[in-house]
Amino acid sequence: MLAIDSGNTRTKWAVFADDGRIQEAGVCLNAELAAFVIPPSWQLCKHAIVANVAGERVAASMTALLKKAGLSYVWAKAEAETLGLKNKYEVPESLGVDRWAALLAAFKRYLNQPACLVVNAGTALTIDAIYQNAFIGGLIVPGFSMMQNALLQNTSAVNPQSGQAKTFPLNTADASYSGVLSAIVGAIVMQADKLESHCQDVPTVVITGGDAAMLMPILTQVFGAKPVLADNLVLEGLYLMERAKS
Ligand SMILES: Nc1ncnc2c1ncn2[C@@H]1O[C@H](COP(=O)(O)OP(=O)(O)O)[C@@H](O)[C@H]1O
Ligand SMILES: CC(C)(COP(=O)(O)O)[C@@H](O)C(=O)NCCC(=O)O
Ligand SMILES: [K+]
Repeated sequence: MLAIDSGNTRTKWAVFADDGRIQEAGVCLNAELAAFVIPPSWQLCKHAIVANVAGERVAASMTALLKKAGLSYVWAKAEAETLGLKNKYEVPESLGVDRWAALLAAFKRYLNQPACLVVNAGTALTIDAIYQNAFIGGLIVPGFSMMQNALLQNTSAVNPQSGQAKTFPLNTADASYSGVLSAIVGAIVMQADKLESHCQDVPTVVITGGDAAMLMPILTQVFGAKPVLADNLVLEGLYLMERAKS
């Protein structure tokens, strides 16, 4: 089965074997989808599940690619409950399906844990909480690049691109880079603390998305319990969603 996760920056895909293992995975910038060459492994699949949160243009590109590959496909949607996980969003279907898929994969991975915080560090960065078999709510924060670009585009003297993380930065680049990092890590740590006091237990923190690897070192420093880096969490969740139906 082919799972596709089209976020607002990049489209990630993975071919799953019948036992649920990923046989091949790839990523393509949405801006380069028109030039995407269909991998031979896609031809081994019969069916695809697609999560698109990037709007109509990307949906059209995906439709064209899947038709060219001769694959049947279904658009993944968040639901009120899937595989035993309840979705407490006021309008369950309005939850980003990439968020829902990552929550499902984390829920399955950490079924025996009391609480889990799922961080998806993408174009936007989401921080979602699982407690007592339910998604109980989450934050949407501007992603790392989005925050850096906001500084760049809205100030004349700030260029955070080449900065480094410093405790007390002493130059403009380090000051803005460290500022963006602290804003993001601060939101994650605060939400983990809130979840911990809400459930009187230390939550498992799992992080995925294009910026996850970059955030891991500082998150490992600030969290007692080492956070888990799970690169393909959304794709794993999409596989679970589709397999649950068959
Ligand atoms: N090769 C890359 N191209 C674009 N963004 C990248 C790349 N590598 C890491 N990133 C970072 O990952 C973020 C996008 O992560 P991703 O999970 O693909 O986002 P989305 O799911 O929203 O498309 C970007 O904001 C950027 O900071
Ligand atoms: C929050 C998101 C923009 C994150 O998308 P991404 O950064 O992965 O492109 C996406 O999950 C989305 O469009 N959600 C719909 C609104 C919501 O979840 O409330
Ligand atoms: K994403």
